[in-house]
Amino acid sequence: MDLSISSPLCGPSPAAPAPAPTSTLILYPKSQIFRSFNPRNSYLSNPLLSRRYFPIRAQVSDPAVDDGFVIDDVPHLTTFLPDLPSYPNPLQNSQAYAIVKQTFVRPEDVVAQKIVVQRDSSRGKHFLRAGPREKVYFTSEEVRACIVTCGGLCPGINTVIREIVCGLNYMYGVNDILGIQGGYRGFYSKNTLTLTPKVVNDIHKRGGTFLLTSRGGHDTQKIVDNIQDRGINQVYIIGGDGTQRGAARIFEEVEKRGLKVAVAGIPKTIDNDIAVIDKSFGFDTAVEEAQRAINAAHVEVESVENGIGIVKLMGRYSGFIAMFATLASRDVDCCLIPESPFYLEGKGGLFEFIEERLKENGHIVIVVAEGAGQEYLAQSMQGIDEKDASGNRLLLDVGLWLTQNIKDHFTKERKMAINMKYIDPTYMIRAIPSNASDNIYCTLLAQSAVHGAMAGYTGFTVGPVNSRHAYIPISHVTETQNTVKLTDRMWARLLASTNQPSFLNCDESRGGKVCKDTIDLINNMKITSI
Ligand SMILES: Nc1ncnc2c1ncn2[C@@H]1O[C@H](COP(=O)(O)OP(=O)(O)O)[C@@H](O)[C@H]1O
Ligand SMILES: O=P(O)(O)OC[C@H]1O[C@](O)(COP(=O)(O)O)[C@@H](O)[C@@H]1O
Ligand SMILES: [Mg+2]
Repeated sequence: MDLSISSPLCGPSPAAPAPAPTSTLILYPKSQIFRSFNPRNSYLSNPLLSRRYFPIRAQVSDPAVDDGFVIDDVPHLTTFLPDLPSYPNPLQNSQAYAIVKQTFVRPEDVVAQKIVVQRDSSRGKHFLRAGPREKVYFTSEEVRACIVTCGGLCPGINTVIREIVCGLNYMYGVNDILGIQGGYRGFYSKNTLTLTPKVVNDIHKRGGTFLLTSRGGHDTQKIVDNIQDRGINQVYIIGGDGTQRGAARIFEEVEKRGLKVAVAGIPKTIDNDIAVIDKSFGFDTAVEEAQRAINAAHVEVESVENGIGIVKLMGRYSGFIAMFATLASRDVDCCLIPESPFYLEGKGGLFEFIEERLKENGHIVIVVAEGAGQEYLAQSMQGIDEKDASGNRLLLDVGLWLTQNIKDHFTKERKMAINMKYIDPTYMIRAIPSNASDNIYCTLLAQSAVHGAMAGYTGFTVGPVNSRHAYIPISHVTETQNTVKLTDRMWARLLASTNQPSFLNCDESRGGKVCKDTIDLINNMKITSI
């Protein structure tokens, strides 16, 4: 007799999703796997290793060894400059590394993209493990490096700048490092700054970017002309998804011209929207800072009758800050993010939920990501389609819109007196210095980038994958955007913690279209996610 009872979490479940395809490699087209594959890096010359480390799906006919092991290799300068000389890594004489068990990362060390596996699952995609290599492709005297920061601010940018400068100087004896001012356009429109450990010594204690930043102004030809004219041979580019796309263009042009220039991207984004990596630097600091705004909203609304607090947080297309700030706080009743469309009126809508909470607790706190409900807003506000200098769509103010709609609903329709408190801490959460753990994270990113460039890798981005730092081809991180997956457990944890509506219960008269879009979105995710 089966005595098992089903978990209350199961509930009446929707139709089971179609089983995921058994071969995950379908998602990794061969062209992508081979695009940057470089035999020199991948030990093809060693017959014992070659079967294992070559993208074997295409190469090995024996199905017994076809375990789906794939390396997403990053480009190397020797891919287009095969005769480049290499040198012993000066770190081998470094006092700091004197008693380290394994100073240099073994070339066969890779980081698995998929960490939760099944006994019979394909081994999947792997990235090169970041860290110092035995051989470098630059002498200390030869290096002329530059650093540029682009896009919006984020806590920790100055720490990354500082640690690139100090890493290059202390670990590799590099003395020639230039700061490009004001983003990409600074390459061709501004004088450079000379960066030394002394110049950058204190900058990690400040928010913002010591080098200034900008949006727009990416002109690949002019930038690479300038790199060439100034004799720069290592380019460190700190920025978000737009910046990384720009870095990919620079790398392609450098490769086309056959220049000995290593291009390294360091992913920066407050929105945590960069794919592949675990988390972007400064994100934790921003979530922590957001707590202050949420606390203030909670204190305010708790102290009045029918208090409604709204806190608007950053998050253009990805609601990670709002989601994590909500989960961390426990004072938030409802979190609205761009990935999960919501509606106001009727059963299962926001107004109904607010009224319930006011009856129950006398107050409510709502956290809304700036990109939430944009489609809905555009419908009712005759949305204007403006873009910033980088081509990012300018968002309509969901916070003000929400505030006004809630006020109108309760005072005019429901004839209820409410106390509305709207807090918009937008720039405050990103214009601060990074916290201690982000500082450490920034240091690792900077040092990994330096080791990678010195080792001759190029066209790569650094970042943690399952907590291990890896080199990822730039093109790989720009292909998709990291967004909150409504079908993942994290969003379920949030719903379980706030007990807010999921906004899936809809009909045509109550924003049914928005709701249908969500269901389509979720169904789509179920099919594509593994
Ligand atoms: N597709 C692209 N190709 C080349 N450069 C780009 C591209 N998208 C954005 N950029 C450049 O990258 C820089 C930063 O982009 P932006 O979207 O503002 O910030 P972020 O990098 O933080 O996402 C800008 O100078 C912009 O011109
Ligand atoms: O007003 P700005 O400086 O253009 O920045 C606003 C945008 O920058 C961000 O903070 C981060 O965006 P990026 O990572 O693309 O720079 C977004 O959350 C926000 O919409
Ligand atoms: Mg961006």
